[in-house]
Amino acid sequence: MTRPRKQIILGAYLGGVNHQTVWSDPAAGSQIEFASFQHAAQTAERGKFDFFFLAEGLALRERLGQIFDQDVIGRPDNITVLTALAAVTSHLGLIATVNATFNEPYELARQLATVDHLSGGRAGWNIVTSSDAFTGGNFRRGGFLKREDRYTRAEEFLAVARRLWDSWSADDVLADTGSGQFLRRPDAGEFAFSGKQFDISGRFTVPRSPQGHPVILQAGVSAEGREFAAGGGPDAIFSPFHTLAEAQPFYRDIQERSARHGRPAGSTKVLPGAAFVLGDSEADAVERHREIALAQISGRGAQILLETVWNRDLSGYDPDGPLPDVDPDPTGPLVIQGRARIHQDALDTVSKWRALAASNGFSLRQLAVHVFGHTEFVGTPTQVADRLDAFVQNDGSDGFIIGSHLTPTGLDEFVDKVVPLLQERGSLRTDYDGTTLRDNLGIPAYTDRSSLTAA
Ligand SMILES: Cc1cc2nc3c(=O)[nH]c(=O)nc-3n(C[C@H](O)[C@H](O)[C@H](O)COP(=O)(O)O)c2cc1C
Repeated sequence: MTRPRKQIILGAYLGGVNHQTVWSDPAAGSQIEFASFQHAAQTAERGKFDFFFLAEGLALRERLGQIFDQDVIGRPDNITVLTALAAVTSHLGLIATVNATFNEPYELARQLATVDHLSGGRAGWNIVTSSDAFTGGNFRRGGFLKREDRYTRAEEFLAVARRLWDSWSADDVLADTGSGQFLRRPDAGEFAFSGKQFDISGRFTVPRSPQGHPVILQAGVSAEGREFAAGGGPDAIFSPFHTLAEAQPFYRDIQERSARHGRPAGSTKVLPGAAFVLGDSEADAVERHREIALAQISGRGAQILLETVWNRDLSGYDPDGPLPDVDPDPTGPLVIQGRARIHQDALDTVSKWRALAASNGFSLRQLAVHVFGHTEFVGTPTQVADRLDAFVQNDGSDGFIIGSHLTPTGLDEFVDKVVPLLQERGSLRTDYDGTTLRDNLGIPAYTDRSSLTAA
């Protein structure tokens, strides 16, 4: 029996100023003005994307104690931006990356429930767990979490948020003008939670929102991160694996873990970040990609990206020369502060990179472009549509979170040229299925109400 064609989930990602975007392009707009967010979100909605997605940086990155202008994350607050976007979109999901280490559940659960109300059921939360002391300094004196506790806190944070969202039932607001009764029960919103991280009780002030629980994503790919994603908490995992060779084993692993936790097949969606470059011919696209990649990652930018793993000052190494001949220094004081570390084992990562550079003849800068430049989908619109579709149909993922090097208009050509081809082959919707983000993603309402009775 042949398997039905998987429907591709699409999220749109709008980056700030970093090695994935080209702020110096004459066509580039602001990474902070509302008009940029509005343009990108409305373009995504025109392409029937499932959601709009914002990453989060809670500290300006530093190199040896100085902010470096090659990588400036300075951005407005996600929840506030998505709230404003709710007013200028009608079907698009709105997913905010928000850290579970530096926030408090009552505050965030209120904000997310509010976005869900204001958008008519389109809110989502991407949980991240960066826990470094450098970022923590912005939040509380000396306050940060030990790395090994980041998922313990995230799990408890999500459990508390779910309890808060469940403290109101959908029918609690009666508003019966005949009897004069507004609330159905006097204890609406009442909650109590006592755990290692949080010990709170009181009343939640936001009545149940259209989705009940916003859609939950998780970004983090360690064994603990995968367990957290598959173990029933999140609905999807945002993955960094954008080549099929890396993505398929990751996808299998998430599905196996999810099954071990008793979740129905396919209930933990896997969504890698992806970027594209289009051309009239393949050669044209390859040349355009080459130019964009060099604008995204300058020689200095390449040194800095590699410093995040080497943890050494690499400014003396020629970007167009071979990889640094020194070993990384994983235990020394940090050269780069404030960047999420997704390559935990520096020695192992560098030895893999050396092999990659040797077999491809990569210079330092070419290796940085290969490893940190996320553009795997380069070709004519037909080739890009073919490859995206094959990636999903061959279980590399359930879809993509698509970004472009150009803020905010980069997505336009994808929506104009690639989306119709994916729709033609039946892999992408031609209209929204429902009104909430859950409806469109096919994620059933969250129904575990055991938190109401648990101590
Ligand atoms: C694809 C991906 C995207 C991420 N995006 C962010 C982000 O926007 N903000 C942030 O603070 N951390 C981000 N992180 C960092 C993670 O939350 C986490 O701190 C890091 O991956 C370490 O967790 P792990 O050991 O489970 O991978 C991201 C991680 C991944 C893999």
